[in-house]
Amino acid sequence: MDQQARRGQFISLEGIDGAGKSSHLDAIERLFAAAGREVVRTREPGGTPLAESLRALLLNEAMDPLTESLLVFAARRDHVVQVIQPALARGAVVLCDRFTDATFAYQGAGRGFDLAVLQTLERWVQQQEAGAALLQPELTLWFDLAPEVAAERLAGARMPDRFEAQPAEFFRRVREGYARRAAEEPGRFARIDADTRREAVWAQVEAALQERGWLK
Ligand SMILES: Nc1ncnc2c1ncn2[C@@H]1O[C@H](COP(=O)(O)OP(=O)(O)O)[C@@H](O)[C@H]1O
Ligand SMILES: Cc1cn([C@H]2C[C@H](O)[C@@H](COP(=O)(O)OP(=O)(O)O)O2)c(=O)[nH]c1=O
Repeated sequence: MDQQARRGQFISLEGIDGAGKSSHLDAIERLFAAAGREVVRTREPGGTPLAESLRALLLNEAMDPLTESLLVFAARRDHVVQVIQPALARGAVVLCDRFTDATFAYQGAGRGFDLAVLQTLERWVQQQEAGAALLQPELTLWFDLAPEVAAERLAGARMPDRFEAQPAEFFRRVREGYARRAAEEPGRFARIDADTRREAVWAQVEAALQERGWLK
């Protein structure tokens, strides 16, 4: 098997809270499993015991935007080193519920935190060796939905955490943050129109995966 065929695939799912991304993780995992692939399903913040501890703090404790950004990237560093890089090296599919685009969308666009600082942290955390490209997902499925619709879907569905309790205006900025990241890297992002019934959302997700030729 050549190097190219041995390399794993790194796929992230993104979108504002309530956009519907988690609803499709099982089906994506099944598709790859049916194609004979090892799937490592994980999430951010989280994915390791250390990062899951940081997640609990991030979702529940008040803190300033720099602290929030540092904790998000500290969790990410542990996750990258302990889980993501080893899985990709052995050829697995890494299916990650959120990655760094969420930081640019939530801490950057949502909180208004300095994007240059986030870019520096991104480089520290995701650069595998000097001069090498940053570790990024090969495909980011961006579930795009208006904040009002997402809020309606979440109402009554679960107890809001510190992010989900934010007003619609916050999520409008987060959505714009995702749109900017997608415009910067159109080849990496697949925009999924999430404002439709589940089956139609799934059809778009499946098409984005088929297009990459990973399910043969
Ligand atoms: N296409 C859809 N139409 C209507 N409701 C949906 C759809 N997809 C998901 N939901 C519901 O919306 C809520 C949020 O979905 P979820 O997948 O948890 O979102 P996310 O992981 O993006 O926060 C859940 O109650 C889910 O059952
Ligand atoms: C990865 C990441 C998540 N978040 C936020 C977005 C979400 O509101 C929250 C947790 O994400 P998520 O796992 O989607 O929440 P849930 O399990 O409730 O659907 O963390 C950031 O603010 N910055 C980040 O870098």
